[in-house]
Amino acid sequence: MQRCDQTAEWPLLQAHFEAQGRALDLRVAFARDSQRFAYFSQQAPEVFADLSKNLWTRETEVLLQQLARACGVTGQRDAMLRGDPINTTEQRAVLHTLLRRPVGLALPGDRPEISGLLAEVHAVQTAMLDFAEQVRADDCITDIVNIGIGGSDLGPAMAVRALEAYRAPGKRLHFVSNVDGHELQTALQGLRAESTVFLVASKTFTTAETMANAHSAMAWFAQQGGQDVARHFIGLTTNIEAARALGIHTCFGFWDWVGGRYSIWSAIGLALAIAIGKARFGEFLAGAHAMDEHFRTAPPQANLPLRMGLLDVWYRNFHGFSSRCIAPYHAALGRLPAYLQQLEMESNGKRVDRSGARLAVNSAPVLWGEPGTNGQHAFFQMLHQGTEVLPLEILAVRQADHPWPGHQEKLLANALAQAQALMLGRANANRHREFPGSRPSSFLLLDALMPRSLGALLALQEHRVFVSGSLWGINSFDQWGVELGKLLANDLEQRLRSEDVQGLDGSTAGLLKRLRAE
Ligand SMILES: O=P(O)(O)OC[C@H]1O[C@H](O)[C@H](O)[C@@H](O)[C@@H]1O
Repeated sequence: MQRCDQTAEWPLLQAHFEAQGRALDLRVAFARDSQRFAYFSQQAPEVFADLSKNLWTRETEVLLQQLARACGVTGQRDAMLRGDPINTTEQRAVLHTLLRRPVGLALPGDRPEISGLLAEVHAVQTAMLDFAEQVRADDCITDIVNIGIGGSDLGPAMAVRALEAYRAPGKRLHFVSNVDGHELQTALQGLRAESTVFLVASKTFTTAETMANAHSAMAWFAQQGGQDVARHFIGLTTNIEAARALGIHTCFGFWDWVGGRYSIWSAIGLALAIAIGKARFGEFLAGAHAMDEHFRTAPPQANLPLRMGLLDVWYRNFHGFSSRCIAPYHAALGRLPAYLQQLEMESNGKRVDRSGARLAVNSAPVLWGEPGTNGQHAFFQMLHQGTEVLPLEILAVRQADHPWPGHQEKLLANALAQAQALMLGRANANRHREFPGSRPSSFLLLDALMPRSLGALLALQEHRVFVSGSLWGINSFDQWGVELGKLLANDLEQRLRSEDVQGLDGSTAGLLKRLRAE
């Protein structure tokens, strides 16, 4: 296991970048290699990917694959899949893939505890999915409010919206994440206690925002004359004791080896299970498992998560691209950029390696984006003509789920056109109207937006993040960077209630006084 920048392959890549990478022109690359599309595109489970409009050549990929071998990426992958404690700063295994493993399936090299854990996973999953079916069949329940933040919100909120076409009629799903009371207020408007179920989703059951919202929701429930807290409040957590202490007795558990941003596959997915039902949730898991198997078994040159992770490192460390723009060309994927933001930036937004040594190269880029075509009319200007080159990742869906004639062709034509315009550019004597071209994009295509394809797409994204994290030699599964702010907020909350600004820095003291002013 070697850090990418400490391998013998790294300087080879640097030399290759200087010789051919920096000045690579996509138009010339296509002209030189008639098989470029075939070489750089592939069908993985549920996801077709065209990586050919990226600033690399076959030789680049060969060198990157050598780099992956030198860093032991497949060995690191296998260590994760078999349950080694690869989250070394928290001494935990990283087993979100177990949550989508079919019952009884053993993989070569599994640690001895895996079969028992898999049985536990399926026991909880069955109970949770049966519960979801119960809620779906209960006509008295019309509204489900998921209270959670970060991984306990972004996954279910994104997926419920993505799979809106499959949502049970008569059930409305609401998501309350922010401690800002406006959000709770908006969600509760028009709801009735007797027809509402609250899912209190928190891995730790200590997250301040979620606890504050859960307490307020309980107070609202009591004010509205709600009777049966046990029936109306459900805990989704690894800390069942804390949920009980709050008076929540129906709980679905999960395990410390499921990171928050990887938890949509666990009990945290209950809102999605209620929305789409047991069978569809099973398809969602099956899609992810198919991608896991692809990642585990496909040869490196045809292993999509590996190829995408390698491209990510090539872009970040050689081309120096500091961000990636995500453009889903499907309105239902509107929350996907936010979901991917947490996945990549919380996983790989680190500046030290596993041993605590400072990284010598940059790690995670900024991820951001909006659905196409909206982004085109807002910030795509910069992608086409700005001073910085930013790779674009287009996610398109071939089939539409709506009856409106002509819209899908227009939408897909726009997705294609953007990638084409970025690559081809356009000469013009007037500099304002000139498009430089040779700007990179990837094109991921689903046949239809369904539970199975969404599952596969998300697992693909998880694994590509794993690959770049492995190359950088960082622990992609902790998130210590969120701790300090939490601690200081606790202190400042007390100070906001008092006059005490002693010991504070000048700016915080000044702002605090202003915030306290009547
Ligand atoms: O699920 P919880 O324990 O409430 O945590 C919710 C979120 O908050 C934390 O601060 C982490 O940054 C996230 O990774 C996590 O998903």
